[in-house]
Amino acid sequence: MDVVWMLLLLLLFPLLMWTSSTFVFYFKKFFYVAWMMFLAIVGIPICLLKSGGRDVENMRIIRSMVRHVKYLFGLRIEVSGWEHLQTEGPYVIISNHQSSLDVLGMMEILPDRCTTIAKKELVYAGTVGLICWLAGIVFINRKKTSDAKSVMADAAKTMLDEQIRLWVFPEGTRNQNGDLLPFKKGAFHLAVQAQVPIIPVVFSSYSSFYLRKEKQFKSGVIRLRILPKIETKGLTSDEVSCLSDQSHSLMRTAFLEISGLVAKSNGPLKH
Ligand SMILES: CCCCCCCCCCCCCC(=O)SCCNC(=O)CCNC(=O)[C@H](O)C(C)(C)COP(=O)(O)OP(=O)(O)OC[C@H]1O[C@@H](n2cnc3c(N)ncnc32)[C@H](O)[C@@H]1OP(=O)(O)O
Ligand SMILES: CCCCCCCC/C=C\CCCCCCCC(=O)OC[C@@H](O)COP(=O)(O)O
Repeated sequence: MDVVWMLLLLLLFPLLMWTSSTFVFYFKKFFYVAWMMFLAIVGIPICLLKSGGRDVENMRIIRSMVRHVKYLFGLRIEVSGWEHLQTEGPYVIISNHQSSLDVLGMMEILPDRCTTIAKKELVYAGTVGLICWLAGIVFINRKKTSDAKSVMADAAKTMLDEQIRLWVFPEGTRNQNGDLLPFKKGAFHLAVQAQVPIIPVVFSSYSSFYLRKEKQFKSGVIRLRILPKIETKGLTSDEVSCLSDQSHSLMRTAFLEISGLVAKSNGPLKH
């Protein structure tokens, strides 16, 4: 009986993969999470052996382990503006955030000694949470602004003391609305407090291959554009809003351009 069920399942699987895009969506999502969990299981002991604990150098291990994942999902990543990452010392990278698939583009260009800021819930994501912690990811509680601010102020100091770069998603959450959300201020305070440059990175829209609401996940191309750095030397907290608006406008223009979209209006985005 078991054999009959097995055969039926084996026949049903390709049939569903062929006929149902919703099935493909859930299967690929499940496989993505499962594969990342598995990679983390392999990566954790390597991190522990190499650096003995929590260390930003472990990001190199994650980077090299994650780079093949794009091929499993038929994704091509086209990067432009590599020269803008040729900057010595610490800086803050800011990028738009559409999905957990952003990790693939992130690992494609992640510079050495660069870790990221993530919501604290990620630390509970099983083996992925543990490897994130080992790689020095800074966890913030988004529901408690004062806590998040003080963690980020500490991060500004650590960046300088330990020559670390930080990747922040200034939209503060995943967003697939075909545009950028208004930016939160943390990344800009961080850069101003540490007096380090900001390097904006823009991911093109995933809407041609990945649609969460419509349950679609096909093969496709991700265009990644690295923009010229924005200096913050001499800026104070009074200029943070202006810095945020300037970055938003540059990134929005690049986002629309590399996504083949046209701006609906040049005015400020509405919440
Ligand atoms: C093999 C396995 C692989 C594993 C994969 C590994 C890769 C994993 C990748 C993981 C990827 C995971 C990706 C993820 O998890 S993305 C989600 C987590 N990341 C973020 O949320 C980052 C962006 N968020 C912020 O920057 C927010 O600002 C925070 C959270 C800090 C506050 O939120 P809030 O909603 O409250 O925002 P607000 O910006 O309106 O600020 C309110 C006021 O506070 C002022 N203010 C703000 N900040 C500072 C500051 N630092 N010093 C002094 N003041 C500061 C600000 O000026 C404003 O005042 P005013 O101007 O109105 O007077
Ligand atoms: C004990 C088992 C728990 C299982 C949980 C599975 C966790 C996911 C595991 C693997 C996914 C691959 C690595 C992805 C890391 C990226 C995480 C991410 O993109 O977080 C979302 C966050 O930026 C914004 O969150 P919201 O949109 O505000 O919400």
